[in-house]
Amino acid sequence: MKLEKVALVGSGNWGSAIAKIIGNNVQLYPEFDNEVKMWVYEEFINGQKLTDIINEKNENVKYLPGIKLSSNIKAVPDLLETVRDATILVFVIPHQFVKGVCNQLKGQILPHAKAISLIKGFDVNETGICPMTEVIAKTLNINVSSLSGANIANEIAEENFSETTIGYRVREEGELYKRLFETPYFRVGIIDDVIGVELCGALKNVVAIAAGIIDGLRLGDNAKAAIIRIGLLEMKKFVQTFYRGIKEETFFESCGIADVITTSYGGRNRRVAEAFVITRKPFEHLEKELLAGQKLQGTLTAQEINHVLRRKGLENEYKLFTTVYRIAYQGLPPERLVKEII
Ligand SMILES: NC(=O)c1ccc[n+]([C@@H]2O[C@H](COP(=O)([O-])OP(=O)(O)OC[C@H]3O[C@@H](n4cnc5c(N)ncnc54)[C@H](O)[C@@H]3O)[C@@H](O)[C@H]2O)c1
Ligand SMILES: O=P(O)(O)OC[C@H](O)CO
Repeated sequence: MKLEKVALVGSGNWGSAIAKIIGNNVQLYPEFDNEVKMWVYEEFINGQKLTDIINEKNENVKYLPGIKLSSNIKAVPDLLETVRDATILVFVIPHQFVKGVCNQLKGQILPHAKAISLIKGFDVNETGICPMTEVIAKTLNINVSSLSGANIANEIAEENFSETTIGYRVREEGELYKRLFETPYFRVGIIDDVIGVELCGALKNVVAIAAGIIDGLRLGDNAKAAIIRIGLLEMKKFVQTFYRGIKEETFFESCGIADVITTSYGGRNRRVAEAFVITRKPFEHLEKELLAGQKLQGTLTAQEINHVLRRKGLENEYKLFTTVYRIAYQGLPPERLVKEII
């Protein structure tokens, strides 16, 4: 039997948590090769290469400290070496880096490789939005599935119970990925809606910024619930406006309502937005100050959404998305959030 060989493109907070799961699961199923290469965007920690530290300690001390990875996870600083012999590419990098990474991978992967994107974000162009699965699929000419859910990486790394959703086009691939990712504490649902799953994951980051603003303003839980409800409606309308064939059920999977809730209470976007209201420091300063190298996705996504809405004359139909953009980029006082969306 030809074995499936997995490569991880990314090793941040979520990338490392998922490496822990994949490292264990490839050893449980005979269809997978036991060695998993993980691409690390190289950096130095106290003069030592992060890749060397990960390989020596089996721990990503910068992005997921205190969590052991199995020794079959091999940190590799060379992107092309990471993917050269892989049949499954797991993309898990902040969305702003995907185009650059894919351009480097062009012509450098196995022709029969396939991919799954765990990324929460999208790109935009003159005509509208470009989901990450489409950027990857078009650049590399391969089939791409998506995985997204109510998944705060640190909680999953601690093996606390959670669920996730895989969006597939080819059912066998959905089932293969379920075996690769599922554990007793990380339950995987699969649905044939690649774009719906991934766009929910991208858009919820903007709702999380609004939720953090509500927290910073100390407006309480009822206000937060209202933001979650309004945000979910805007997410649904946005996805269904820009894409045909998105399933209604997708919004009730982990990638939909559950992710909006978790992100509005426990995520990095929420935390940084709350700090923004309290300190009034710019988001990019707070990202550096509070996230220790991890990346904030919600403000950038608000900007990308606004680019599309403005071009289409739809800003007024998405009041929450538009107001988050104006607060983050145009100096609108956060106190105006509620007034602008009612
Ligand atoms: N952290 C979570 O809880 C979580 C959960 C679910 C989904 N996600 C999503 O997964 C994706 C990856 O998030 P993460 O938490 O693993 O990353 P992260 O926020 O920890 O990001 C930092 C990563 O980006 C890398 N990086 C920095 N500059 C780079 C460059 N120029 N090119 C390539 N890589 C560079 C860093 O080396 C590091 O690995 C994001 O889309 C995020 O929204 C995150
Ligand atoms: O920490 P955040 O805000 O990037 O959110 C993390 C996950 O996406 C929550 O599901």
